[in-house]
Amino acid sequence: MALATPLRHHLPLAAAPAVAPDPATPSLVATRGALPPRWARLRSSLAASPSSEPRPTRSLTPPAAAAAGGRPTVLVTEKLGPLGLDLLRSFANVDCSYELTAEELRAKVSLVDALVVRSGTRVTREVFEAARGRLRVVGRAGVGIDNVDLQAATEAGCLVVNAPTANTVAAAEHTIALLTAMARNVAQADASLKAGKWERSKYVGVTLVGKTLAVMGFGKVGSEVARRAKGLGMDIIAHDPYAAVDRARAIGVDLVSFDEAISTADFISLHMPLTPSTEKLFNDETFAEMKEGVRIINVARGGVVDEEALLRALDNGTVAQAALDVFIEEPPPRDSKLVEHENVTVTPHLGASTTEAQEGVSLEIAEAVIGALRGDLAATAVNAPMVPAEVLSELSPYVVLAEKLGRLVVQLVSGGSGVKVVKVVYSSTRDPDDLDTRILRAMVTKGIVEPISSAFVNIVNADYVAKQRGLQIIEERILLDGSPEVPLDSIEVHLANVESKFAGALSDAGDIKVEGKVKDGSPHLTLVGSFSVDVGLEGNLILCCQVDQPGIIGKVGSILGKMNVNVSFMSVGRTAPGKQAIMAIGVDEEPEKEALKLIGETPFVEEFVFLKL
Ligand SMILES: NC(=O)C1=CN([C@@H]2O[C@H](COP(=O)(O)OP(=O)(O)OC[C@H]3O[C@@H](n4cnc5c(N)ncnc54)[C@H](O)[C@@H]3O)[C@@H](O)[C@H]2O)C=CC1
Ligand SMILES: O=C(O)C(=O)COP(=O)(O)O
Repeated sequence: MALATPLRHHLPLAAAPAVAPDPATPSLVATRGALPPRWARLRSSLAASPSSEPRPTRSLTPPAAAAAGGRPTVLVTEKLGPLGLDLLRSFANVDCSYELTAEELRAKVSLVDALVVRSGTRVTREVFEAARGRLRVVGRAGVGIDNVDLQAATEAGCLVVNAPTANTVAAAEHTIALLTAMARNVAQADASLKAGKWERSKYVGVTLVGKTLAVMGFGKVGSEVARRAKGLGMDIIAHDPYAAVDRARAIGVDLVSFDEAISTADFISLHMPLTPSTEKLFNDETFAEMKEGVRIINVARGGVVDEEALLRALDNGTVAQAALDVFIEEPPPRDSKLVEHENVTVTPHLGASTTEAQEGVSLEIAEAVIGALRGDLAATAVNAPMVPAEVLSELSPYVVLAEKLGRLVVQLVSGGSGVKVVKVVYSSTRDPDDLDTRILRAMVTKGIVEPISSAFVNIVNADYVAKQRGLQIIEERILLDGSPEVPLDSIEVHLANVESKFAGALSDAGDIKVEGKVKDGSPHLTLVGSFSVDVGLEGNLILCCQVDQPGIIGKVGSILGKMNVNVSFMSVGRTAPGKQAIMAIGVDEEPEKEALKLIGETPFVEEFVFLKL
């Protein structure tokens, strides 16, 4: 999957692919140059463009920065390539503070809108708590996000984005470097010669040609390692429960079971993420299944290996050699027996550390962070549901409508009746499978929750917030006849089992019910209870319920006029002439109490309510 065009989709509550990009994307050919063309173009445009101010956004933008109308602040806690830093600086104030203690990080994080880290910064729950709601984006300048507490980020409504593609080749090349160096004892022989020795027979190596390499984790890095190792004349097998057989076959790799991979390989290279299910996957039991004298390379994460078990396997000869770039604790303890082991080659987490990869990563993450701060689509978000760019763009006006309906409906609830069940009904000519409503559901939740709490809701945390508050959101579809050109005809929001402060908003079923449509790109309220109205959802709204009588509209209008309140829309809906009617009046300003009192005292006005949209 290609990255979304950078900084393009300016939409609130950017949603993003949670799926990993196609591991096959970075091919040998495509990545041979210094920078992919997209980033090269960006580099030249960066040189030419002056600072760009952040565009205002509705939702994902950090409230603090948006409220101040100023530039957001980005804290960078580990060394980032200069191009990415320049790009960040063109948009935000950038604070580069390296080697912060956990305490220093907690102190700084409440002053920033985004945080950019590599693998050396632990972004824990305490960090999100210390941010006190300001931190909106964490950018991981690299692939592995095991150093970020994703659950805590999600609960805080903080989007986490990574840079999943730019260091793939660097990691694969480093794996090959370790594989060949280990097979020929390069590091040990180098140290020996530098110590004044000439030990030719001690450092006899093993050949790679004809040997079997098991690639454990056939994702982006794993598949690039496989391609390269084939060029060294090795036979490649791979294990990855989620990889497509076709993709493996296309590069001449057999996907096999875990047991087959580890029991038949001469070399085993690890390329899976560290997750609860991969933690210590390589342990006493699995080492015992391996061929005597197997060689292991780990450029993934230290935590996928039980390091003590590896040490035992090295000591008893099951594992002849290991080459490790990553460790459970980084840096490892000074007296680490693994690091000191004669048959172990180590590097200090250098997999991604090439000039080219770091340039690419810095730009990839800067684009993602800026996009996320603007509320744009974040193609590399790891804790938000995926809504493709074109879907977001099409749903954009309905996103606004959904939030306004949520905001409106909750203000119709009378105090004390807790909102528990929300039904959202989408009427559409589209097949339900062609209508992704997750962002709409999130926005209804936002509209309902934000006016009645201090929670900040966005697509990242909407479902979590709803669950926390015991709010059940039920979605229903009404399939309409017609051509499916527009995604939706209307959205209804119903609140069940609540009392309303405005009886006119109750449907026949006794729910509070509002319905809205998008007209000429703008959200309109089209139904309140069982009354049809048509009023633009902007500014503020007065709903009046009256007995249908000549002159009432004029009376209410003149009260507002006298009080200098500008009426933007007015619409009347009635069940039948002379019966109950609802007047919906859009007003720019909030009327003073006196005006509202006078409206309430107007003869035949039975009830009214003032709503902020
Ligand atoms: N040492 C370094 O500097 C670097 C390390 N890495 C690490 O390398 C690893 C791989 O990175 P990418 O290839 O970019 O990620 P990726 O997401 O493209 O690939 C990971 C693959 O592992 C597979 N996988 C998940 N669970 C598995 C299991 N139990 N057994 C076998 N396969 C499993 C997934 O299906 C996926 O195909 C990550 O842990 C990443 O953090 C990546 C870049 C640099
Ligand atoms: O991208 C990854 O997963 C890496 O491990 C690279 O880590 P780094 O950014 O070099 O600290």
